[in-house]
Amino acid sequence: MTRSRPAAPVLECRGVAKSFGGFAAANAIDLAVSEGEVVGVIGSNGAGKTTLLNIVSGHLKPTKGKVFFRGEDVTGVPSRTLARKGIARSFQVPQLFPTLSALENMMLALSLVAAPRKSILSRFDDADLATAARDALDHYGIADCADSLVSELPQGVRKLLDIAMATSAEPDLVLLDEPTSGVSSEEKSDVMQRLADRFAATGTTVVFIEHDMDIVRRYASRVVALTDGSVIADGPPEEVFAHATVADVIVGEPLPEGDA
Ligand SMILES: Nc1ncnc2c1ncn2[C@@H]1O[C@H](COP(=O)(O)OP(=O)(O)OP(=O)(O)O)[C@@H](O)[C@H]1O
Repeated sequence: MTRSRPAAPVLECRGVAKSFGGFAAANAIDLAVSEGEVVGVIGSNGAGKTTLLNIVSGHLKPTKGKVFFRGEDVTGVPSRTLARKGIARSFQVPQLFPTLSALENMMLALSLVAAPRKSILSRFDDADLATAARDALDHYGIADCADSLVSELPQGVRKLLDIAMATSAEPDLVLLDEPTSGVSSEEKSDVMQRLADRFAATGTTVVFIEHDMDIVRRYASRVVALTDGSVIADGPPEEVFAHATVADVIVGEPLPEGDA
């Protein structure tokens, strides 16, 4: 009888470390993320959350350790190559063209996936591309904003548009750096609910950094807590939030400016 081997985790970090000069921003991080998990990464300012995401997304090379994507060693592989392999990432500040409409932004993102070398000017005449872009906006519940200029959109819609664009290649693993930062408290839940619905529908594995602990409690299936570049707790939200240092140092601290 042949036995199938268990599937490799979607993401695995083994002993990942990153130093800037003599300063250790990430320290011997071990992390394995399975298919379909939604992992919230929490930690105080400067704990190493973005450094970890940058290493996984190929924006930074680790000083030590290895990163595996579906069992393949991708340590130090550049972000563009990782994007083609199925890892997408959004940044804290949306990467959008403010003088174009939401639809035009989405068309650009989709056309770069479909035909990276095609002229930019020819993209806007493509009816199929416009239809696909409208559908993509609809997946995140923002199709009614298609014709608005990005500069006129509320921050929550900008965040959703940015993530819709970052995920236009239908990645297996999505890394989100503070998907609700700068979003008003009224808009936050709506933004996260739309993201959660979309990623549940596609079965996408998600790792997101978040300072708002209510959002983490509601939307993460698992929480990883970092302090001084090291993982101090990793598990179901209720367990991690019960950890003494997490409760004192991370949950106890106020939200950064603009995130309240
Ligand atoms: N390129 C760099 N050069 C030098 N130090 C850096 C660099 N990038 C990050 N650091 C330092 O590494 C530490 C971790 O930074 P990182 O951005 O990963 O923290 P974070 O947990 O994401 O914080 P925040 O919640 O404020 O975004 C910080 O002390 C930061 O100043």
